[in-house]
Amino acid sequence: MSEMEYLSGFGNEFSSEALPDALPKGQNSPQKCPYGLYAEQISGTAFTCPRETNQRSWLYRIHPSVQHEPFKAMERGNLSHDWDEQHPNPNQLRWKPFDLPSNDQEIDFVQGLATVCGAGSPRERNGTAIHIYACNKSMTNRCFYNSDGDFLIVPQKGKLRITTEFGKLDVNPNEICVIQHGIRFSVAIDEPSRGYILEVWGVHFRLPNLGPIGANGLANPFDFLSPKASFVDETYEDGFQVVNKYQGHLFCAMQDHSPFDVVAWRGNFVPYKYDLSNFMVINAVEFDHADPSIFTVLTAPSNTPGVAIADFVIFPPRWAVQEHTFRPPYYHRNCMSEFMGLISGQYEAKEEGFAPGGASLHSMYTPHGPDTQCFEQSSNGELKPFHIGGTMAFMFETSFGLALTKWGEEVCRKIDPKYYTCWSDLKKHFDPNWKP
Ligand SMILES: O=C(O)Cc1cc(O)ccc1O
Ligand SMILES: [Fe+2]
Repeated sequence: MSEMEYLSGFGNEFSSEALPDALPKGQNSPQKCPYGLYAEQISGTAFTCPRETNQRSWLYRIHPSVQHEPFKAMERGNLSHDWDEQHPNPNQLRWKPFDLPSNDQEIDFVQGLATVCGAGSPRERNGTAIHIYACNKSMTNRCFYNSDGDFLIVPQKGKLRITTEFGKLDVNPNEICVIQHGIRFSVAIDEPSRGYILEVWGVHFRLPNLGPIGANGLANPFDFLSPKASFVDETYEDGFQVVNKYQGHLFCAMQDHSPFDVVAWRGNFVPYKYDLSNFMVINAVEFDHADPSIFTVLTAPSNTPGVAIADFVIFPPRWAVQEHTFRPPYYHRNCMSEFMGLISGQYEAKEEGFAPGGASLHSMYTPHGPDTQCFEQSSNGELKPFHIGGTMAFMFETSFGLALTKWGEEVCRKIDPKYYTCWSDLKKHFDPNWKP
């Protein structure tokens, strides 16, 4: 898909018509809509939210969304928001790459959702969940929507061809997309596919403030791409399934038409994608290691200023140029929880053992930092300008204390019990007679 097929800009008021003049002129709810369409509003925030944060869109569609049979509970597979399944675990955790479905199974994006960890509650609209998806089948005559929160999807393997009510988004590895609560979408794939999902409850992702950086930098608003209206006008004799995640459980309702029957829409509540290679990297250019907040792509703020429900942070290709500096991440204990994944390449603090498609979790105040090999090499290596290339790691950083699910801690069988040994050989270098 060429870029021309998207609308560009973060948080814009967009208008998009798949047929000419399909949007009503000068009002949202005319007595009769153009082309005999139904008008339907989807709100992303409470009606009463201030203008700065208020989000809603108007959809002009062939059938209103309400036209479906009742929802029935369905199996939720490895999806869970039960944070008391396991005993709390403060250890440093690392997962080997999560499995793709085996060839004898057919698993689509929804069936392939598995929750690793999370905290809080969609009922109270406060919290977050981290999921893995792994699928080998496209969703056919089936869509999904999440009543609980927004999905930030990070493909690691395989392109996602996503059809939404607003139009189509192709999302490749090294791109991400956000599909907000309520929005119906369907995922088609070309190969067995895998990735990570950060779900947030009660808030939408925003661009971080830039402070002294100035008016430009980090993720530029113009690089966020939203779909253009396109619609399906079809009847399904065997029915079309609408799958809903509601309070952590799945439900299914049948209807006889496509949910992707929106001929035109306008508003500022709309899914988007972003290519991580467009990130304008800021870093320390003289000495010391800057905190990773300089790499924040999107933030989902809590009600406490400066504290996020969850941040999406990347570790993109960049030059390391600092002098008289230990350049990799410092050893640290963070009041936030850090879940990391690797899209491609290697992560500078852990060249061994942290593989693309795998993950790590360092919970609040759990000590971590560079492995022994990284420490020795970076404490002694020549400090020439060095390009950290061919890599894309990321972090979901949250102010919540995360609970592991049974799937994340046991069923997936990917936890590396030897992870802690990457620090076991750190030598004592202390010399009481050291002179400056
Ligand atoms: O732990 C990690 O690898 C992530 C991280 C990177 C960094 O550069 C500084 C702090 C931090 O938590
Ligand atoms: Fe860290």
